[in-house]
Amino acid sequence: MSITIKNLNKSFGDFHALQNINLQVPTGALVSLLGPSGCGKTTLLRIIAGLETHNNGEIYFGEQEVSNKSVRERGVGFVFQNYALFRHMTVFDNVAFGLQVLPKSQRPSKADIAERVHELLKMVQLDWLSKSYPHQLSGGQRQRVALARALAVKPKLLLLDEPFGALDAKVRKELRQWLRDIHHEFNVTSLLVTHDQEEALEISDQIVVMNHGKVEQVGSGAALYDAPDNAFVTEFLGEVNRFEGYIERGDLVIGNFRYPEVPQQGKWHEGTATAYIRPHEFSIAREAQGAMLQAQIHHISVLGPIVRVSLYDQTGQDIEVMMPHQHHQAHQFKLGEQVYLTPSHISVFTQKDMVDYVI
Ligand SMILES: Nc1ncnc2c1ncn2[C@@H]1O[C@H](COP(=O)(O)OP(=O)(O)OP(=O)(O)O)[C@@H](O)[C@H]1O
Repeated sequence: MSITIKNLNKSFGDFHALQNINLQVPTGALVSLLGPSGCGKTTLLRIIAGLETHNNGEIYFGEQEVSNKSVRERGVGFVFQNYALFRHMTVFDNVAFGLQVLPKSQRPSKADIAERVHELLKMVQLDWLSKSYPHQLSGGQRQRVALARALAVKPKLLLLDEPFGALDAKVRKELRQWLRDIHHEFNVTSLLVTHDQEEALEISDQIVVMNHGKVEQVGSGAALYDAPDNAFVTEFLGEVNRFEGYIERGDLVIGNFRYPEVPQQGKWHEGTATAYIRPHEFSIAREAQGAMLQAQIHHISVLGPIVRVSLYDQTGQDIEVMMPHQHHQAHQFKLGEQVYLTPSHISVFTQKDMVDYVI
């Protein structure tokens, strides 16, 4: 079932927490809400769930407007970071709970509930712990039980708020992949709140980047990374080198370097401009020809197949470059060496618009 949000606003007193949100989550998609702390992710999720009211705007599940429907009527499954399991109930009873409290007319028989709970527990690989109590489980196991509990009532929508936030990095990574598999097996539509870029990039079909109560951009991880709409998305997603410059007579000017406008990319507006170059978009050479800038190497880290080189340019700005290990082996760059950097791609944002320049 799809989710559609139209012109949604939410204020807490004078504070405008969500500003004119428009969003479409297609049926069957796994979509992440990603953004810095306080940007409104949880508030939006809670409003969709029916746990929080909004001031104006519309929320549709499929074709149906649900703004006036209760949490129960919306029938979504939730998993929260600290969605405590019922402590006095076994794992089995926790998962069965949602089915046992259904109205009599909808409630499956005892045998059917037992079959469904065991099926779910097998899927989250915890059937062997069905008789345990929550305090006997690890954090990762508890979150898997919480997910099984949310899925027990066969929701069409699954809302997850930092479900793995409290777990250590290794367990988080395992559970991410596993969440992606479960999402597909259950054929649900999932909306996940996270502030972890890697998590969002790894498991989402689409990412909604939010900032200060607004949606900045929606797209696949690759689209957001390769073609960000604005400076915020560029800086928020992945590492990037930033240079201040200006547009003069159609050229981008950064320090002593000038790049001409590419006519098919549209007209650049005269005035100040910010240029962004990702670490892998710089190449390092010992020859000055065609280079954007000269810099001195101050650190080299070999990270398996990738080598990270940190440099200072002539203004003292720190610049990060990533290159394949083979390239480093072939050239044997040394600490303290002066080298030349040439970008393969620059994203340029002028005050009026965004232009994207490919060399
Ligand atoms: N009940 C409330 N009363 C007043 N302000 C609130 C309330 N709930 C949230 N806010 C404010 O609304 C803004 C958005 O909060 P929200 O929890 O949605 O952010 P978030 O993006 O989920 O942040 P985090 O990643 O830190 O959880 C914050 O500035 C927060 O202080």
